[in-house]
Amino acid sequence: MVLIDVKNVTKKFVLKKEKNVTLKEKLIYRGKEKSEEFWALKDVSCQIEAGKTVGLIGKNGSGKSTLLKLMTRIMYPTNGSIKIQGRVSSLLELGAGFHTDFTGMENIYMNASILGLTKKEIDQKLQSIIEFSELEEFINNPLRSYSSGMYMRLAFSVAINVNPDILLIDEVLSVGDTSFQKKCINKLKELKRQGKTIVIVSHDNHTMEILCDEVIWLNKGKIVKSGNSKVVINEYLDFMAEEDGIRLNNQKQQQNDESEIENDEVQLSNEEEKNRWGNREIELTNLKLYNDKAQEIYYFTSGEKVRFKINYLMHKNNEDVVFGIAINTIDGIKCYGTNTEIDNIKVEKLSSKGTVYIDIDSLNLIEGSYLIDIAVHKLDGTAYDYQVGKYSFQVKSNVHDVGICKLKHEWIIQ
Ligand SMILES: Nc1ncnc2c1ncn2[C@@H]1O[C@H](COP(=O)(O)OP(=O)(O)OP(=O)(O)O)[C@@H](O)[C@H]1O
Repeated sequence: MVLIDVKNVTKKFVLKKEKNVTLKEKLIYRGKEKSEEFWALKDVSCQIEAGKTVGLIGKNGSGKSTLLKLMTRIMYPTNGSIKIQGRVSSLLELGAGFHTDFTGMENIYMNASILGLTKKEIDQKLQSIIEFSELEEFINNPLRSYSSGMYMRLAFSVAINVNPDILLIDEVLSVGDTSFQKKCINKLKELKRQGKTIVIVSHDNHTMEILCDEVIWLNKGKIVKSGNSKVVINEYLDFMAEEDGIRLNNQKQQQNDESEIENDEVQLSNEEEKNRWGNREIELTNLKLYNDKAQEIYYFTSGEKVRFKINYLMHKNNEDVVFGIAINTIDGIKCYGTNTEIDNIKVEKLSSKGTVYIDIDSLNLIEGSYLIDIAVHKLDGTAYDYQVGKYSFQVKSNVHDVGICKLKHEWIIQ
């Protein structure tokens, strides 16, 4: 049975531009305030069946919250229709349906009655609402003294305890500590088992995959794809990784253009200076990444072949030379580092200008963004040129394993 039927829904917002400030403008534009139309949803149709948990995913501003708010009926579509069957409980952005001057207890009564409960019903549920929220000590304090995490505990606790047929939840699970987040996710799983219908907006793709039977991917107000959560989330992640990669490519191209203009004399900003040191007798002038088709690229599929190409200039002849490279996560965890000395490669008779290649057969990293350190130094470690985290690349993968690298493995279950 379909509980939520969204048919050809569009939602237009009118954005008021800056007011006419001068008397002349006021006279000229009288009655015609400057405004711009914005279509947050464009011809969206979907059906949500009873007992299903459905996730709305998409980039910031893609229309997820707008669609959820329309389902809650706190706003209405510009065109199209939304039919809902059953009692709805919603947990939208923090603050909706709560008043900061009232205590936690008073807010429970206020919010639960907005969600359709009588005073008697609330009295019966009061203890379980307070217990789940773990706010016993603070329940008689005004809400304005609550942290955003405490606020969320209370709101979540009310929303799940009003016995709804349909539960609509906007990105709120990320607020609060991890143990409470886990508790919320377990509660949602329990409600799911009880046959409740849940629509949830979140940027946490892992949680969405665990919780949702189906996922709807929105982009620029339109549905790109909907269906099996794993399939749709994978496609969405591919799309995001590609977009990030293209952005990195463009940034890199811009850096290349700028460094060509600056020629060999590099002027370093303070920030760059912190991440680069050495006497520059040998200077690393550039790093480029290539795939196995010799295309310059900064996003890879996990396991793909990659070539790092470092250009150097030798300003002063040196025989004592080690080239090195390291890959780090954006949190600064070293995934891998090596140098020519570790690999027993003797660097002999360098030209005044040349290239060093490092070929990695299989880039066994998990999905994410990575920063690269490159270095040239003496055997004793004295730096000619050491550059930390100036270059980056992106890895995408259909497998959402965790950690910092992929270990080849197989499972044997007996
Ligand atoms: N009340 C409003 N007035 C004007 N524009 C709005 C309003 N609400 C939303 N929008 C715009 O509509 C678009 C979609 O917003 P929405 O909040 O639905 O996106 P979202 O996918 O939930 O994004 P996020 O992941 O950042 O929460 C955005 O460009 C937003 O600025």
